[in-house]
Amino acid sequence: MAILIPALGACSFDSTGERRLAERLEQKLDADYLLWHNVPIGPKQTHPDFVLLHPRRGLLILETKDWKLDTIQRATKQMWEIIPNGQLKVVINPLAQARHCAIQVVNALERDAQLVQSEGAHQGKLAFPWGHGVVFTRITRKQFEAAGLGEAIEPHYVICKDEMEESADVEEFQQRLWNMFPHAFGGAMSLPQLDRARWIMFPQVRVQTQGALFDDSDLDAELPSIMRVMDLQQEQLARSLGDGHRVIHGVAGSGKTMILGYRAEYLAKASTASSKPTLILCFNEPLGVKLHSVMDAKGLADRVHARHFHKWCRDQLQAFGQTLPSTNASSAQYVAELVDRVIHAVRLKFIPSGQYQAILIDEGHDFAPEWLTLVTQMVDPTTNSLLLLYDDAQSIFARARSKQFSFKSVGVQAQGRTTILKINYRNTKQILQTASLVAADLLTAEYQGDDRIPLVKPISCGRDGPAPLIIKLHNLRDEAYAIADHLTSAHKEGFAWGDMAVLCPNWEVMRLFESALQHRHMPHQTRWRRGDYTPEGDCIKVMTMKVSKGLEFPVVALAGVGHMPAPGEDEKDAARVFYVAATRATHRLVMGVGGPSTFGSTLQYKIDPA
Ligand SMILES: Nc1ncnc2c1ncn2[C@@H]1O[C@H](COP(=O)(O)OP(=O)(O)OP(=O)(O)O)[C@@H](O)[C@H]1O
Repeated sequence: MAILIPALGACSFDSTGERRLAERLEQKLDADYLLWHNVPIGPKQTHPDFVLLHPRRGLLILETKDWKLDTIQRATKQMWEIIPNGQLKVVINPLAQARHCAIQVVNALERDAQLVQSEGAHQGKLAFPWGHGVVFTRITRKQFEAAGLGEAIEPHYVICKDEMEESADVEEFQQRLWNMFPHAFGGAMSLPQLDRARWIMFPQVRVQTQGALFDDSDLDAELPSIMRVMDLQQEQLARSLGDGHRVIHGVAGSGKTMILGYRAEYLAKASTASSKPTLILCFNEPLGVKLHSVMDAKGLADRVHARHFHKWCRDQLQAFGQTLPSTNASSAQYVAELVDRVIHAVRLKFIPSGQYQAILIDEGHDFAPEWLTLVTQMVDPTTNSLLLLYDDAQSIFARARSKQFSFKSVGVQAQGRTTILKINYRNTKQILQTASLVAADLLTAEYQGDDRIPLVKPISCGRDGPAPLIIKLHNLRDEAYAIADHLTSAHKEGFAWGDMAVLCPNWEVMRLFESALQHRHMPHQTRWRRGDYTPEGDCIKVMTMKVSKGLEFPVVALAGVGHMPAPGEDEKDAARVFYVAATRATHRLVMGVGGPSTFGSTLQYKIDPA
């Protein structure tokens, strides 16, 4: 069965014939066929009905027409006169329409030296075959021939109604598609070539190389040497997210936030002046700031509101004239009170429910059950569009619930609408292995059903990098200076200060590292409290391990690992925090492991036994 993108249930078809064709293509083609329905493609972002890509067969663009024979009044090689609903219309020959789109795509692909023939008579031409064709979903071959339509379209470029029946022979059906290719040549496309072709054809699935969480899809930019795209599961998921509830369980660095960004942008672009806004919620304040700044940079901040949960609660109370909790309360009391007040005000309808066309929740694992119950009420019931991203291994703020918890109990209809992403793309193989050394016990359970919380073991995408560096000195102060020196070397090698983060288990360690960076005159920003973190600044970000959740940096230093877990701290909880922090590093990880605790000695023993 071919991979259809979006998934069949998420496609919107113009006619029943188009749906039938999608079903046939999906059923009758093998699993190595990629098939897109009605997605924007190429430099002009045209929407052909179907695009097929096969590693040996090549690229095929298909137009479908659901005209009956008597709809067509006159057909020439250039123009067709049709009467679709009583009104005469002149349209371009459908084969020319498909060809036009195919040529635009081929021209774009031929800009890439890795996709063209490097020598011979066809040097510079596409290295794999391409073709185009038309499917008449309501005209039989007999009718086509009897009406002389072959004068306007060469018959082998056409599939007719009777040739795409469910009973059609698989071989014959495939042969008809292959007949649409004028030439068959070349070897199989390699996987990197397939990815490059997808990168060029579909800017929406590009993965940003560094920095921002989401891609900016500049259509005219120079072609980069490395082209990273969503994998097929991510792309199919991202393009298939429709209305209703959806849960994605994904390991650290599996692209959950990237898919959320794709969805938010899609919704914002599809919205009209009268549409309700989309809301992105997360738990962690720095991630909220980062998500907001990405939406702002894309000019979408008025249509997509990105907030951390407690800020959103505060905004709601203020927007609807409710009183805020007293600032004399402790910070824990204050935030608990904030949430209670919003829940109460929604119950009494002082704050309206259904305010958003869609709600996308990052870090759902850190949302308390009553928060999820609250949030599900804030989605417009006509769309009921809720996306919940979840990774139980990173659940560091709301542990108490996991045993009894089910999505149903908080109003999230996840059954049959759950996807699992297992591949970690963020970290090098070496970094992921290191993170998993300490967190191994957290990552062993397997998926247990639709409505239960699975623990998913990450699979590395296989990217190689240097082994994490272990620094073990007599005291934390010396480790702080050694780590500062290491960051200075990384800077000399070309990493920007803004590419680096120092993540600490607590404020005491943070203070020590801050003073080491101050002494060394290294630009840095320490995140003590809300509002201190600004993603854009070109300086080393110093913060606790907990608040780094959801962020990523090319170079990460983990400070004070030799003091984790702290005396009296639950080892599993500390392991989760370590796992979250270690998986923030995209390229380099350095850890200070001196100290009496088990994590430091485990890491030292396993990574550097000498
Ligand atoms: N298919 C892919 N190919 C290459 N890189 C990818 C791919 N998918 C995601 N990435 C990259 O992996 C990194 C992690 O993605 P993202 O932040 O969306 O993951 P996440 O699941 O939200 O992680 P976490 O839960 O750990 O915060 C990002 O840098 C993203 O660009």
